[in-house]
Amino acid sequence: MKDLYQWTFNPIGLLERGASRGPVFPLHLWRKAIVGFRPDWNRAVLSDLETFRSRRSLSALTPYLHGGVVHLDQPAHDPRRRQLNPHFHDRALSALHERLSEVVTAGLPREEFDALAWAGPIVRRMLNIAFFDGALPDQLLARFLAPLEKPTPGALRPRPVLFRRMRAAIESAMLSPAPHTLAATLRTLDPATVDYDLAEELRVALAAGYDTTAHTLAWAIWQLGGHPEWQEPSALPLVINEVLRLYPAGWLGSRTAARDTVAAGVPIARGTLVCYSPYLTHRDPELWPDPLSFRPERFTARQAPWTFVPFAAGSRTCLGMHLARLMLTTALTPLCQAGLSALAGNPGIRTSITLRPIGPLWTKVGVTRRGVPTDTSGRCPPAP
Ligand code: HEM
Repeated sequence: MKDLYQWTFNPIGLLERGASRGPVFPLHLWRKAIVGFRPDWNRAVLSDLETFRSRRSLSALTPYLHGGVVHLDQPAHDPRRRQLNPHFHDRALSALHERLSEVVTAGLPREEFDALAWAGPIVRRMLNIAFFDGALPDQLLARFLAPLEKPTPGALRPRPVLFRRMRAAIESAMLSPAPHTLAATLRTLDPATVDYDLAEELRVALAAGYDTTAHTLAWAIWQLGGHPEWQEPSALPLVINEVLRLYPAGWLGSRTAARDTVAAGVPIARGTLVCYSPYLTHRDPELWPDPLSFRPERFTARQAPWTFVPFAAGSRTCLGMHLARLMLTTALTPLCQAGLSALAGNPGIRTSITLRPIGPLWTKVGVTRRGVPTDTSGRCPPAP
């Protein structure tokens, strides 16, 4: 338990100190835990779903992620993903682009704005459009998602009444979903093979996709504002990758070892909480030269396997990866076209379930000023 205090108040500092001792290190929390971050560790932990199980991992601590495909283990996980995957694929999502653009155009910020405060509502509306063509009551959705933005234990507390209302709203929106929405395409799944709760699956997906995407968007706006040379819509895939490298929303993933095993040469006892950390992997100087610098051009080269894992990897890779990239590109394109400059704010890192900027992130849209004196490095300032 000796690490529990620091885990509560400065988990990133705890991880960084552990990483300075070696590529795999123990954490003394309320249960036995071990963290690794090198590619061989990521491969071992993320590709063996039989041994490294989601049940009883950290995501079970929050009702937001406790359910749907997130909490399925083998043998049920893979068939569920096989059903869901085609609906979340690039091609299936392309029909959403126009509607998502309309949402962004209608909500474009003017002059000076706080990128962090802007990103949440715009992602919320895009998710509502992508899943239900906007049929979910926005206020209810905002109330449902708000705890995900709060420091821990915000999203860990059960909220049965709110969750019941959310479920009822999802069920009602699914009755006659607009064409091309995720709700519509998922309803076409063969009822003979879908023996699971689709409303629950959609609720978990909405939660999994919200703060992850909103915080990535906020950081991307900030970095673009400090690097006008990258404000070119065609360069967005590189920029988004670099933002996901520096600020992986899923900063720590976990599994529980279902048996005694060995990963990357390290013995692991059954029941241990086994963690991988995209944050540590992406900032490891042995894997990424000058890791704290914002250099999107690094993504013009092919990355070594298991070194870039913002969406995890293997058969548990983020279900919403393509949707997230679509929302990010759709939101960032008009901002790049208009021109951004980062003004003032606090881009330091705060952790909750996901990584988020401390904020605010004051940004100006419409005029690109070069050489603004603002900290857009990926450096993590000391915890406040
Ligand atoms: C930038 C945005 C996002 C990031 C960085 C991100 C990151 C991740 C990561 C790291 C995981 C693996 C967690 C683990 O098992 O250890 C994951 C899983 C998942 N994500 Fe995302 N995510 C993002 C957006 C989305 C969106 C938009 C959706 C909406 C559909 C979504 C839905 C899910 C689901 C359902 C899973 C569980 C998959 C499974 O266990 O098979 N995510 N995400």
